[in-house]
Amino acid sequence: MDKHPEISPTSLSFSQDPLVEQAVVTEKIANDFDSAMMLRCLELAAKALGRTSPNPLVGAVVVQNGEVVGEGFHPRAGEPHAEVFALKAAGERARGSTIYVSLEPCNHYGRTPPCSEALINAGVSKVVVGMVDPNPLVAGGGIARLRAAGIEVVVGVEEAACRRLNEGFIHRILYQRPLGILKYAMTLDGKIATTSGHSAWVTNQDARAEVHRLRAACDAVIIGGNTVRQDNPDLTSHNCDAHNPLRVVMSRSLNLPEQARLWNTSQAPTLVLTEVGSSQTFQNMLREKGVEVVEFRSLTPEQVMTHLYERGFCSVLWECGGILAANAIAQGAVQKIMAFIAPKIIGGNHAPTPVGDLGLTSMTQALPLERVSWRIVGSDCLVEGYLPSVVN
Ligand SMILES: Nc1c(N[C@@H]2O[C@H](COP(=O)(O)O)[C@@H](O)[C@H]2O)[nH]c(=O)[nH]c1=O
Ligand SMILES: [Zn+2]
Repeated sequence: MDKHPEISPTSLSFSQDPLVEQAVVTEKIANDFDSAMMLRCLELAAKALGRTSPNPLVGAVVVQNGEVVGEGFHPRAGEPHAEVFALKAAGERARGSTIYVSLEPCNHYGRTPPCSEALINAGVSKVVVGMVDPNPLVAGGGIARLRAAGIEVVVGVEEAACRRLNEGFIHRILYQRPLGILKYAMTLDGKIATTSGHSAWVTNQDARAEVHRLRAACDAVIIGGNTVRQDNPDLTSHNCDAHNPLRVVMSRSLNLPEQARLWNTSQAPTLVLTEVGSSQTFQNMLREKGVEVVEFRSLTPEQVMTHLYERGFCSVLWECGGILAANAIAQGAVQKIMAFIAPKIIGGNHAPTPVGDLGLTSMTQALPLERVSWRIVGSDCLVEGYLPSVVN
């Protein structure tokens, strides 16, 4: 494996996270080598993108005398944790090594035994942790257990990047709901389609590829009946190696086409959420095609997020039209906005916009986004931000 030169400490970084403070962090010296190893952990973790929920994405790297001797990542819930794979790959060379892990090693018996014990038994000398595990079953306990065993522990290396990769998991743990991401594509004059409803394509190919990657990272994609009727989308990640999210359609009436791309479940599963009293004949037709149908007494974005939480989901992508998007925002089902803006003008007083009526009457009531960033994707611009009061 690659030989990495040891580099002396060059930077100090201190976490803002109260959990990190609680976790008896006494010293935190990160250097370029530590950063490089942690970024490698994240690269490994991302190999399981979209497949680990309700568990986090975690990567681990074992380094002995500046040389990587073992790597691992958590492939899916129920399987061993990243540390276990990395220790196994390192074998006897784990003794006296430094292990880098993007998330604090666990200290509890869950579906698998505690990684803290596995690290102690393997004779590891030092553990470099990306972020404290917000899971109350761990929350600093893994770090404390390792320190009690005389192992040096450094916490918070590339912490922001570690948190970003697991923002869905963190949100799920803190709020008992999946992170809701509202993604839309609009023209520079704020339209998502022409007045006649034509929307293919607002954005360029690069932006569409970005959306496919985003789907691969999410557990579910939600649309309403209108989007099925108008766009007939297939909502997959368009990459046979990548994960496909569960495709969710919210439709009270089940006034949906008999033929739709989403009813073909050979590539990805589809879930139709409806209300008690909708057509049993249509429900049976969907079930025969392999589509799962669940009836709610009252079908709302909030109920849907509760249902998806109970299914173990961490991240849910809202790819719906403006009316459902406004409902989802109003009911707290959206925390993050991803707006692709194409530099073109379509006009039209009645051309649809990304978010319908929120009932706001004054500019002072506008929902301000926090932690806003933007980047160019092909010829479009992607603006991202979070609705207030989301910790992540
Ligand atoms: N290191 C690490 C995790 N660490 C912690 O363990 C919890 C899941 O435990 P279990 O039910 O035993 O799989 C998870 O919520 C997280 O808090 N989990 C993971 O799935 N993978 C890993 O690599
Ligand atoms: Zn573990």
